[in-house]
Amino acid sequence: MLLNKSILEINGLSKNFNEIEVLNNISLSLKEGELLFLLGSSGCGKSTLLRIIAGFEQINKGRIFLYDKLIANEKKSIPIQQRNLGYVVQEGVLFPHLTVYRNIAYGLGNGMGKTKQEIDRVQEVMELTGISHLSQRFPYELSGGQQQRVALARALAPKPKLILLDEPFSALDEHLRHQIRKEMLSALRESNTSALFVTHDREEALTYADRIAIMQKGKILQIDTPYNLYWHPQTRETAKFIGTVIEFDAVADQKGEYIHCPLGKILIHQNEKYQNKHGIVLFRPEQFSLFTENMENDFTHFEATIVKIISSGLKIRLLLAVNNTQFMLETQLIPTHQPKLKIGKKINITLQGCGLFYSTK
Ligand SMILES: Nc1ncnc2c1ncn2[C@@H]1O[C@H](COP(=O)(O)OP(=O)(O)OP(=O)(O)O)[C@@H](O)[C@H]1O
Repeated sequence: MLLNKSILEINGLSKNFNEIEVLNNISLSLKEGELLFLLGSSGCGKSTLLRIIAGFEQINKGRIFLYDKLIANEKKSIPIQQRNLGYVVQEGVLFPHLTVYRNIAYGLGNGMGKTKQEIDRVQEVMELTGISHLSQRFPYELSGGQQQRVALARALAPKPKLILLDEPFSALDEHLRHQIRKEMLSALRESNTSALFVTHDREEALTYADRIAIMQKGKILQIDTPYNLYWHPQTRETAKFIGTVIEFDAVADQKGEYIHCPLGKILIHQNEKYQNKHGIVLFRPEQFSLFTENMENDFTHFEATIVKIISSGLKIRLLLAVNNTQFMLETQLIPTHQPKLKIGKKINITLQGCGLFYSTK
């Protein structure tokens, strides 16, 4: 995949509705073939940002470039039909009186899909999205999942370089959602189409995105790869938003290299600004291994007492105590651990890797 040419460039975008600012100084860029996910809780402005890029809303400040061309600023906004991008929303919104074939052909030429080139293109996107057998059906004869595939095929047909997807799978049941999501994303990859994908499902974003923009209250907190957001979040807020954390009060040493916390002395990503600072250290659950016997030197080891055991399905949550501090750890239960789980029992725990330290004073 080539990730060099910029398809979409947004600089300093702000948007107000009735004097209330819903987007504040948004800047981002999207490269050719890239899948960028906008992840944020309800009402943070994700759909508004997509609607602005699609051309349904004007902006109050900033500039948007699509394929190197200025398409919107505070004074101008080029019409939707001149933007050459695809837009797929939660519920496909197909034309009810047209067949699947005609729905897909709608954005090509005069919309009838009669030229050889158009026939070939419609067939190509139907194959890509797995709906060739449905071409003569009407939307009311399709399931929700099939309608979403048609919506994607229709968006892809004119070969836009960018597709905007606003929670396109959220109306589907879970099994179908997984399957269609996988197929749709591979169709996008195969056609090297860039996509801006709105979701509030962090697992979805972490699993499928090339990069994720985390949005909160109209602002972008951080844009990065799933790996960097999870393991190197810039703020404590982002760390907690993107995944589960286990946190402790901590004090950094005089070099800003280690912290002291109830689990012991632990390495952090060294930073001079942390020298002797008080703060909070965060760990991810995956860094902990329970019931360890091999004490490898480069890991941190400690002993914790089981205070409470909460089972749910295949997972188990343990409330653990160490040095007068309690914390909750969720883990996958394997058969050899089962007999060792007793309240009051002491267990060996190993901690791998660095802590994420955020100074508070
Ligand atoms: N046309 C409008 N007029 C006034 N306020 C609006 C309008 N459209 C959206 N808003 C407000 O802008 C804010 C952002 O809405 P938006 O739909 O973009 O959020 P979202 O992150 O997509 O949420 P969700 O995940 O629930 O869809 C909300 O407070 C919403 O009420």
